[in-house]
Amino acid sequence: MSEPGTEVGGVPVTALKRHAELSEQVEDARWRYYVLDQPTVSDAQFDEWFKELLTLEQAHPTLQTPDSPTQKVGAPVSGDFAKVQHLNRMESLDNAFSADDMAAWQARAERLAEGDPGPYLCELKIDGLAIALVYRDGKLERGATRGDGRTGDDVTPNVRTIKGVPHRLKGDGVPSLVEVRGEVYIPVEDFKKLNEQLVEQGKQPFANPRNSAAGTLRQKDARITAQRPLRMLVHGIGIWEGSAEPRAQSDTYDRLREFGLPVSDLYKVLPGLAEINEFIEYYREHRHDPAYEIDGVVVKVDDFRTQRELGSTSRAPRWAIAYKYPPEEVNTKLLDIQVGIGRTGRVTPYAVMEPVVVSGSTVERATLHNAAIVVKKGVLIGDTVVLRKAGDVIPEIVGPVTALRDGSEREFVMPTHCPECGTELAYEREGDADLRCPNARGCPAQIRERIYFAAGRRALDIDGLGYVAAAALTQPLPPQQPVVRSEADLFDLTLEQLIPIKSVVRDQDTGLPKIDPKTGEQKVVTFFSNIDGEPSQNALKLIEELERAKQTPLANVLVALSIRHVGPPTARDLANAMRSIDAIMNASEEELAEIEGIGPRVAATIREWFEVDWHREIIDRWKAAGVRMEDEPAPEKGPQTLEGLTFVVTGTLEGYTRDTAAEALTSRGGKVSGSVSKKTSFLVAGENAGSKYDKAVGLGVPILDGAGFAILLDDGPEAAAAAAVTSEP
Ligand SMILES: NC(=O)c1ccc[n+]([C@@H]2O[C@H](COP(=O)([O-])OP(=O)(O)OC[C@H]3O[C@@H](n4cnc5c(N)ncnc54)[C@H](O)[C@@H]3O)[C@@H](O)[C@H]2O)c1
Ligand SMILES: [Zn+2]
Repeated sequence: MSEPGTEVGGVPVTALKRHAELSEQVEDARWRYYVLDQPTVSDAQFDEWFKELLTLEQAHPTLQTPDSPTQKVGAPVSGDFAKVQHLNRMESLDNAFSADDMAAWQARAERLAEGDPGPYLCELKIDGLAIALVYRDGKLERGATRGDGRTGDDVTPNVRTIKGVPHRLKGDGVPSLVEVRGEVYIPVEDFKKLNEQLVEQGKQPFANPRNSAAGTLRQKDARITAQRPLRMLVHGIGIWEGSAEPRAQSDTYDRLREFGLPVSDLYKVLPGLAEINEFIEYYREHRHDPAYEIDGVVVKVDDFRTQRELGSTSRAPRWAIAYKYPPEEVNTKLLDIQVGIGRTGRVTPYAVMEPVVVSGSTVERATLHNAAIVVKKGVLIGDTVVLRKAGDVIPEIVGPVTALRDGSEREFVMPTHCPECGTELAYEREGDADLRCPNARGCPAQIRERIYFAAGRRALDIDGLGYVAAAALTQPLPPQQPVVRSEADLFDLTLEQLIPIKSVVRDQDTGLPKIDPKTGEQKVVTFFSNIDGEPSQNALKLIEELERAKQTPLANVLVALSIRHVGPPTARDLANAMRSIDAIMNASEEELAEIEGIGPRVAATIREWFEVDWHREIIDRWKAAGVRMEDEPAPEKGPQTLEGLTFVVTGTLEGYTRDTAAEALTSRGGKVSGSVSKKTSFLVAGENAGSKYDKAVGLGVPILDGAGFAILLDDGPEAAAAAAVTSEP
């Protein structure tokens, strides 16, 4: 029992209060979303409020009055456009968020229909806005938004500008009156371009594609609408008169497509729950395949008679359900924009945000790439921004929520000097998008990144040298001096040097110091010693691993040097051909360019790298410290008896597979090709040789059987030629 005075009509006052508060928030959000086209909260937030309202009303059914937001669709129209009475009420959709929700929906439909209501039409839930088009005698008469479901905005002049919406229906059986419903949207790529254009023109960008479509469709000047990339896809009908009516949802789509209306190809008619769930899971994985944004899947009972039997609640049909995927967009505050310096000196601005959870992980940083992109996105420091994280894709700021600006926001200014070393920033080449810090040798941030990279798995593979250690070695807290001022110092490190180091922890993606959310301060660590000032496991491990790393193969050492264009594959080619760092240092540019996989451009950058004094110092110091900078000599090659000859192998050769036969040829200097041509020196043909044999005969290419192949390998091409079959064409 509750205390007296804590209940009104059997409902606890706290529940009443919460219900009133949520109702107001939902109504306000709807008004901003549907009428102003400027939502200030994310869909995720809205859905949460709405779900809480539904839960409250389930617990206390008296709260569910006709004017509760749960009983209404959309928002009343604004008065900016002429009003339109819909020929038939436009509804919303109930939501499902799990397989259980889907099963419950299906079970209820089955109970109400007194039997299996399937099959079901499954399609994508396009994140746009609903439209109703009326065609009378095949002519487009008007287009209207959903509004509150009964009355919508008349946006006919705008609808006429949408690409793909026919002004006149074609084909047989066009009804005398039909109301076609669908979704208006802007494809994702077009949305991005549109936002860039708006910012360029000094106008405010849209927060997301749905918003841009809504704002564009409800433009008062249809000439502006006409210039924007609106599209439409059909998803239902409101009324159909004067010709044979379709009998099912899928039937309707076939007919509307014939009339020339835009119908999606991405729907399926499926027999039951198992297949529906498969469809839902498929598009969870392929959510971004379509050109437009989707926020879920809509499942509809296909048969119209069953749809009518099931009917509707006050706001949504019982014969359909929207399965919603987890939100990929949330709103958060852009606290600052800071720049990070990368391994090659590249300057990257990063958004520093209030931490928020999106797509299952907490995000507080997002790259803004370069100064031009910051401008293009139109975000100001202090803005509430839309942050998007799609699955494993890196988080991205979509745009600002301009409706929430209060004038305190400020523009980001790209620094002119490196925040880490003070050197003036510059473009390497004219027309580059990225500014760089040119101080490759002395910039502590660049050294930190190179050291961290050099310790990576594909380079020196030093387990004890992760990001925290790299920062500690290169950027200790002042007044401590770095123990690693260049890669050259790396292998001379001693335990005594490591122990006293204090440093801040940095974020690996951005290189910026991490902030402790509790204190608001940078996090300081002594990574290489414990409380008693003795070397920590980290320190012991690092020294041990450095010793081991002295035996690293040459290719990995080359990767560790951060020579531009010399990644692991190129380093392997270089090491295979040259075998030692000295050979590479002494090779001319021409000699390097001749190595397979290198080429002139890479040869030039390698040469340039070795011309630099402090680069050569790295080599000298590493050598002196005992780093083995050469590989074993290549295995002795046998005599190259087949040099300059090209072979094709076909059919089955006794004692060989196709691969070992090819290996036998290449190890003697021969080349193996897949097809016979006039340039083929010999065709090696085993049992069951096919068309290649015929082709060789046609071209007069000498053919060796198993015995001839043995002669070739043992005695060389001249002896084999004598044993070959050659048929003149
Ligand atoms: N951010 C905000 O402030 C805010 C405010 C209000 C609403 N919203 C968003 O809108 C949703 C509620 O809006 P709603 O009432 O329009 O419901 P809804 O978007 O959940 O579902 C109904 C709508 O889906 C659309 N739709 C897309 N593809 C469809 C298809 N294949 N078949 C049928 N319909 C399809 C139709 O336009 C239909 O009207 C919320 O869940 C939220 O995501 C956000
Ligand atoms: Zn710098």
